[in-house]
Amino acid sequence: MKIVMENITKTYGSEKVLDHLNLQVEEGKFLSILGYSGAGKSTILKIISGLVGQDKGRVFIDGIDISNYPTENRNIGYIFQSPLLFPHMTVEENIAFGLQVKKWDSKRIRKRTTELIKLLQIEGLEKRLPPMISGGQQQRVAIARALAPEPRILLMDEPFSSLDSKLREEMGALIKEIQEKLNLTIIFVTHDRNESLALSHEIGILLDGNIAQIDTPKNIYYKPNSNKVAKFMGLCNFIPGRIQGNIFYSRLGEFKGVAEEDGKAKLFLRPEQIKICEGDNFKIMSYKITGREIIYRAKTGDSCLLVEDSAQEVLSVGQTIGLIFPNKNLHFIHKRSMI
Ligand SMILES: Nc1ncnc2c1ncn2[C@@H]1O[C@H](COP(=O)(O)OP(=O)(O)OP(=O)(O)O)[C@@H](O)[C@H]1O
Repeated sequence: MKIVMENITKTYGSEKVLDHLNLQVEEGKFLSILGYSGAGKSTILKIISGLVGQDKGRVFIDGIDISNYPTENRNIGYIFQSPLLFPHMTVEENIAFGLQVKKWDSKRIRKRTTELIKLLQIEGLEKRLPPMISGGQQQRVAIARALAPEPRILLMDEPFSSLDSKLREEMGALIKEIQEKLNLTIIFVTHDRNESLALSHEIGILLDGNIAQIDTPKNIYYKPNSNKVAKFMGLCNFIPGRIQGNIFYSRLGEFKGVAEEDGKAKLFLRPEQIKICEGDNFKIMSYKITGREIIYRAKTGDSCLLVEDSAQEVLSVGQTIGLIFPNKNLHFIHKRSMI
């Protein structure tokens, strides 16, 4: 099912959290929403599900305006950061609960519960109470419970943030598999950039009450549309200069690339897009080992660049190097987006 948010504004007291926000997710797509803490990510999910009302704007599902529908009539699955299971009910009772409220007959409930237990790979835990299973297993039960009434939309609010990194990866892979199998439309709120890059068809960056950019993971990371999105997604270099007829002129030389327009711009490069070679144009000022990689700060004149390399061989501070810039897919941020 396709979700559209149109011109949504939401204010809590004097704080405007969402400001004429527009957002669209196509059927069967996995959209992650990234943003700083307090940016309004959960508020977006709550408005779609009807847990919170917007001040202005409309929400459409498959073209139908559901802005005034009560939550229970929207048939949207919602997964919270913590599983929020009923502690006195067994795993299977938790999964079946919503279906009993909806007055499904007991045979159909049993069939659906069995299907979900298999889908979420929690066979053997049916008769246990939530305190007797692990955090990861509890979150699987919560997902099964949310999927029980066969929603076509699943909203997930940092669902794996309390799990360790290995379990997070496993759960991410499982949810992706389920999403594809059931053709679910998912909106997934996370703080974890890597998780969103790995799982999503598209990522939306929520900044200053609106979606600053919505695009594929690759474009969000390598072709950000503003300085703010570029910095939000991780370490980056901006080389100031001017574009004239698809040539970028800067203090670091001339670069050929296709640009939208002439004028002042910055060449944008992630540290891993610059390669180190033999040479003496740049001097290593410092470095930081981040695991398998190392990030060097290399200087020439007044310009300093961050460059990533493998940490297997560490170059020393003070050493001179040359840098090779990619000659394809150069990305420019134009003056109007340098905020
Ligand atoms: N019921 C409420 N009453 C008043 N203010 C609220 C309410 N719910 C949220 N807020 C405020 O609205 C802003 C956005 O909250 P929201 O939970 O949507 O942000 P978020 O991006 O999900 O944050 P986080 O990543 O920290 O979970 C915050 O400043 C929060 O304090």
